[in-house]
Amino acid sequence: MAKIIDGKALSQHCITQMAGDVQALKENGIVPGLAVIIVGEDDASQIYVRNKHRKAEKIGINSIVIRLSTETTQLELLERISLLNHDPKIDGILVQLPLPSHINAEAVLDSITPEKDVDGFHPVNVGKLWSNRAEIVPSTPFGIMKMLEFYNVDPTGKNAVIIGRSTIVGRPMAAMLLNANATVTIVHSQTKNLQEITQQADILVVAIGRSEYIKAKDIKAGAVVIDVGMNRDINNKLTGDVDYEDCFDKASLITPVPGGVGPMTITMLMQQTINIAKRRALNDTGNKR
Ligand SMILES: NC(=O)C1=CN([C@@H]2O[C@H](COP(=O)(O)OP(=O)(O)OC[C@H]3O[C@@H](n4cnc5c(N)ncnc54)[C@H](OP(=O)(O)O)[C@@H]3O)[C@@H](O)[C@H]2O)C=CC1
Ligand SMILES: Nc1nc(=O)c2c([nH]1)NC[C@@H]1CN(c3ccc(C(=O)N[C@@H](CCC(=O)O)C(=O)O)cc3)C=[N+]21
Ligand SMILES: [Mg+2]
Repeated sequence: MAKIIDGKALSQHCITQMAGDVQALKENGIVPGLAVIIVGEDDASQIYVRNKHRKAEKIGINSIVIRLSTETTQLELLERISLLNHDPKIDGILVQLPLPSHINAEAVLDSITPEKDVDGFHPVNVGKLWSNRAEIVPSTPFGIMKMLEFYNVDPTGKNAVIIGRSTIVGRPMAAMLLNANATVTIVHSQTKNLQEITQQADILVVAIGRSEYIKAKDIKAGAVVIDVGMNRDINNKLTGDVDYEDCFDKASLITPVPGGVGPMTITMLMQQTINIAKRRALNDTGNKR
């Protein structure tokens, strides 16, 4: 149906284009390289990392996965990152979150050189995004912007409301929608009268982490509803933060879970790896491959 924002299909479309881009780069002797570091045995993280590796291979990106044990020290992790920072074959470095609690995630993320920070989590890249001069941005909100663009939703002048203020989704989403000329509101767990605000949203992005929390009564008729949530119910079924069935008739466009934001997240990670490789190829003087 025309109402559904099909992240899987759009992702496939982007992948076909990227594979062509990578082919062209390879003809110029450049192979985009992505390094993913995973510390520990977290099941969900293992699945994401496997999906990323598979998609990268499909596109022709040189993907390496570094698996480290839960006991890895922060110093050991910092040393691995330092090696990758200096490795001319690596364009993008991603440290899968969450990290074990004995490791300071901020210190680790800050140690990735901003030029290779494919997640866009480094303070330099966060600052550039908020200054509307972004180079590398977080993949999840970037994928959402691509979805809006592909489905002809122009944020200009629209009321965009984001539920959730995390550094990986809510905050960068707000910056991107602001840069795209929306009127932006972020709401969170301390917000009073949350429903009154969400009911005004022309574009509603939901990133809370609570299964099927947003119902039809919470949204405006005709709203574009983007569901970032990934929750497992008691039967291990994947659910979003939006009650899809309940909201379907009232929304003008809506993303499903699975098959919505998730596939685009991984796809945009690949897109940014390619973009970094292109940029580095242009600037390559000292840092020879
Ligand atoms: N599909 C994808 O690509 C991705 C999916 N996800 C999924 O998206 C969801 C959110 O992830 P993430 O941003 O990392 O989550 P966090 O847990 O970091 O942040 C959740 C945010 O939601 C707010 N919140 C929690 N409960 C409520 C409530 N009842 N009303 C209003 N706000 C509330 C919190 O408020 P406060 O700040 O006050 O605590 C917080 O800002 C998760 O389900 C996650 O699995 C995440 C990343 C990528
Ligand atoms: N450094 C870092 N960067 C991240 O971008 C990052 C991270 N850590 N930690 C965890 C979150 C979560 N995340 C997802 C990626 C893909 C799907 C995805 O592929 N979802 C599919 C299928 C999911 C399934 O079937 O299990 C879908 O929604 O259709 C979901 C979520 C990236 N994250
Ligand atoms: Mg999280």
